[in-house]
Amino acid sequence: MNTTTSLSLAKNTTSHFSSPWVEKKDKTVVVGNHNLTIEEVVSVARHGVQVRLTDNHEVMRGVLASCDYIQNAVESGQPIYGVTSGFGGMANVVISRECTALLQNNLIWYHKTGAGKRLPIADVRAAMLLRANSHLYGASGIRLELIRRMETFLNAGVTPHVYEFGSIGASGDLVPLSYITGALIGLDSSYTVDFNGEEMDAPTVLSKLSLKPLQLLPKEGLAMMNGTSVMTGIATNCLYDTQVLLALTMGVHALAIQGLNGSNQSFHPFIHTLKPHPGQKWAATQMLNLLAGSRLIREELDGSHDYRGEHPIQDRYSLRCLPQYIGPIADGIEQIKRQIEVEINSVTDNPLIDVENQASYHGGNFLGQYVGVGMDQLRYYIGLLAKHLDVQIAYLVAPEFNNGLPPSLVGNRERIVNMGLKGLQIAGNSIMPLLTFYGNSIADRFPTHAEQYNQNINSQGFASANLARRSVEIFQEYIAIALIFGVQAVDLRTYIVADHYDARATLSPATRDLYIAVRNVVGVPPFSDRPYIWNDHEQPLDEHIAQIAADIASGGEIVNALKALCTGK
Ligand SMILES: N[C@@H](Cc1ccc(C(F)(F)F)cc1)C(=O)O
Repeated sequence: MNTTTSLSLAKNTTSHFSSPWVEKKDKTVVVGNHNLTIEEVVSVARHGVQVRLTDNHEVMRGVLASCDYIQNAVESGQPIYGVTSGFGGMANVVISRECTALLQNNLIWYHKTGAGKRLPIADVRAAMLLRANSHLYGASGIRLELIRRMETFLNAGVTPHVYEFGSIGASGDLVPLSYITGALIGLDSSYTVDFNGEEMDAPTVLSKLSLKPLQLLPKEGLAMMNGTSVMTGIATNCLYDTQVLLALTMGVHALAIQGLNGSNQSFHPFIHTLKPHPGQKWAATQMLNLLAGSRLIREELDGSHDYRGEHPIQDRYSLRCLPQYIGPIADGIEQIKRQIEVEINSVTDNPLIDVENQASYHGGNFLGQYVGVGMDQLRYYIGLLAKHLDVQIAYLVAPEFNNGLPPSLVGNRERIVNMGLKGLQIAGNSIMPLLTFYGNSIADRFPTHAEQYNQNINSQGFASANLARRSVEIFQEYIAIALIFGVQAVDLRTYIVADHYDARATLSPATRDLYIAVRNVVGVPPFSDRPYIWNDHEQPLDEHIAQIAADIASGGEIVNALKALCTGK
């Protein structure tokens, strides 16, 4: 797929951004055809969409054949890592045939070392889905019965408790996956789960599902635990959210540009075909679409420009260079998306079984470096987006620069004590540095001595993904603040242009929906005789921030306003 097309938010195009909006009533997601998408994972993880293992006979045959391979290897006493050998730095230990099953059970037990808070249910659900998908490649030597348990857990709403600390992302997520495995097989009542909101121990939940505790066979513990599925599950949810947040960021900028009476000239295609980075072109096209039909901007696509009194003849960089600034971020997020999609559809354990050639190979697909680096980059991009929004907010509140808006976007200037959005800007200023701080990398921190120098290079992918989740949550709060600025600014600009405060009459059609959605979510409909915020004491802004952030996090009205925009519906 051409990146420009895939990134385009332009109407009547197949948009990259038409996909981040998951249909909550999607039909069943089929696992095992090696083509899971980010949207499918999110729909299962967050919206309870049912899953079904593929009935493709080739796939089923592969799974069975890989189990046969392991059984034969054990019977003939072949030396295979983690099957007839000990683990990790102790892989020199020879395991007798009689101990091969015990080896697997024991593996689960000594990884019961998770710490900290429990992971969100959606992340663990994503992890189970990805683990099942990985096993259906038939290279892992794990029974269908065990893979089916993940399908059963997902469809019944059973989610093992998994903890936020424990994985260095080297052997993938050994510790987090051991909790999923312990619950699936009902190893002990100290493995606990969430069963549709109820806390329960694993053996009890198995009996409720009419399942018996399972004894692991050779390789099965390793096949379950040796992989990137938990970090990739978290990363998938984060990537999805960031795509939505990128689209929302563009929406906020479009409000800010209208509030500032900015020009649309800097988004002229002529400029961007002369520097045709896909992300840059996408951002410029997107901004043209978002601004088309607005009565609040300077319509200068014909190349006109005039001196405007004390104001510069062209806009400041945060407006004029928007495509050049956001372009690499959009391209970068798209690149991470592609990598996560590959990781989702990968076999991430070791050793891998080549059924066709009756061989097995020792390798390292469990190393989560794509996720570690990808999530480092995702957080970095979020920080850059936040920095740009912070600049735009500063531009909006400063009467020296804002082309005639009141200082701090005060509504009623006759009430002399009104100070407008000062407190809100300060709140935003307290959040933005956190986001750039979260943009620091963790993949480059290195306990090189890990696990007897065996896992002496590691990705920190799990930590990186957990940080990304936090970064996404914080950015949702920040965008909520930025949206309040955007809405107030366009109301005040409308008064200058049209002598009333109802921006529905002046905004571009594309941003009108976003504007209305925000007003609905905070419960303050547009009025012609006053802007969103008139007197300081008339609205609790903290509640508004919380309402907008919650709507964004749950993919509500505000996110849907952009969906309509992006799909041209
Ligand atoms: N990823 C490793 C598997 C592994 C590595 C280490 C350990 C333990 F228990 F020693 F920590 C378990 C499993 C490998 O396949 O090479």
